[in-house]
Amino acid sequence: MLPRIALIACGSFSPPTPMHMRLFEIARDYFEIRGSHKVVGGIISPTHDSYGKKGLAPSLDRCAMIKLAVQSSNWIRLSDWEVHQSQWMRTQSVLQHHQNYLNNFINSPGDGEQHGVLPGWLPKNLTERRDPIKLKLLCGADLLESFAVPGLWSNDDIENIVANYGLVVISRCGSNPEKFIFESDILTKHQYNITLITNWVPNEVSSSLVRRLLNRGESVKYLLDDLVLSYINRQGLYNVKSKYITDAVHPNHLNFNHAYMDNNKNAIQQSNHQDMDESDSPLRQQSARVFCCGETPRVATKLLLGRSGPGQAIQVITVPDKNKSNSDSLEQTQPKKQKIAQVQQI
Ligand SMILES: Nc1ncnc2c1ncn2[C@@H]1O[C@H](COP(=O)(O)OP(=O)(O)OP(=O)(O)O)[C@@H](O)[C@H]1O
Ligand SMILES: NC(=O)c1ccc[n+]([C@@H]2O[C@H](COP(=O)(O)O)[C@@H](O)[C@H]2O)c1
Repeated sequence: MLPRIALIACGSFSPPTPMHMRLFEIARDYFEIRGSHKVVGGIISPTHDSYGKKGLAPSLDRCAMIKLAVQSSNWIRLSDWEVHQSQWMRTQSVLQHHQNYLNNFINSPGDGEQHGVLPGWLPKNLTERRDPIKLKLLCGADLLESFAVPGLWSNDDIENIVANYGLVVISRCGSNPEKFIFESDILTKHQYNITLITNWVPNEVSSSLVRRLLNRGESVKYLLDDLVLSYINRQGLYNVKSKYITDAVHPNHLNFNHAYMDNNKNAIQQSNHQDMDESDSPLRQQSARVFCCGETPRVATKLLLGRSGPGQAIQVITVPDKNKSNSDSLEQTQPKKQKIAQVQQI
C-alpha cells in the first residue's frame, strides 16, 4: 500500500494556463512511476483578492476560469476556500485548513456527507482506506525562489510548510532550485521533504505573458484553454482588445459561471478591474541577491505593513535581450528568468 498524498497549488491563476494543470500531471507521473506514493487528488487554491498583485482578476472570475480549465480533468479540482476568507491567507494557513479537513474527513467520514456540505475540492474515494493523506504544496521553481523576497514569507512559515507538509517543485527556465536549496539553511535542513522534479517538456507560458498579449490585442489561442479564453472575452477581463480575438467556443459553455455566480453572489468580494498589463512596468535593474532563509530580512515588517497586499512585492519584468530587435524580444525572453522581486522601500 503506497502512502497517499494530495497536491495543492497556491497562486494567482490570473488567468489559469495549461501549464498550471501540467504541474499536476507531471508531479503525479513522477510519484506514480517511481511507485513511491499514491496521488489521490489535486487542488488549485487561488489567492484572495487582497493579495494585491498587479493583474489579479476578481476572484469570482479566477474561480470560474479555473473551473472551466479543470473541466476535462477527473482529479484536479478548485478550492475556493481561500477566496472566501475575509482577508488574504498565508500559504501555511491554507495548507493547514485543507490538511485538517482531510484528517477529519478520513477519521469521521460520515460527518460531512450527512450534512451534504462536502467541499468541491475534496478528492473522491478517500474513504476506501483509513490511512492518512499528506498534503504537499505543488509549485514551480519560481515560487520556491520567492521565499527569498524580503518580507514576503516568514522563516517560521517556510519551515512549517517544508517540515510539516513538504514541497513538490517543478523546474522552470531561469530557476535553479538545487542551488537555491543549498543556499538556504532551512530548506537544506528539510530537503528530505522537498521533491524536485525536472519538467522535460518545459513551456514558458505564464499568466502575465497571456495578460500582456491580450492587452495588446494579440492572439492567445492555443496558449489558453478555449473555454477560459472565451470566458475572458465575454467578461472583458485583462483589458482584452476583443476585436482581434476569435471567440472559440459557444456561449453556452459559459453557463457554469452563471451557476457559480448564483451560488456565490454573497460570498465573494468583487474587486475593481484594474489596469491588467505589466508591460508598462518601467524597466528595472535586475538585482542579484545572496539569499539564506536563515537570514532575517531587514525590511520584512515594513514591506508587509506598507503595502495593501503582499503580492505587490512581486512583479514580472521582461528584460529585452540587447542583441534582439524589439519585435522578437517577446519570444526570446524567459518570463520566469526575469521574474524578480521588486522590493519597494517605503
Ligand atoms: N510555465 C510554468 N512552469 C512551471 N511552473 C509554473 C509555470 N507557470 C506557472 N507555474 C507555477 O504555477 C503556480 C501558480 O502560479 P501563478 O498563478 O503565479 O502563475 P504564473 O503564470 O507564474 O503567473 P504570473 O505570470 O502572473 O506570475 C506557481 O507555483 C508557479 O510557479
Ligand atoms: N507568506 C506567505 O504565506 C506567502 C507570501 C507570498 C505569497 N504567498 C502565496 O504564494 C502564491 C504566489 O502566487 P504568485 O506567484 O501569483 O504571486 C499565492 O498563493 C500567495 O498567496 C504566500
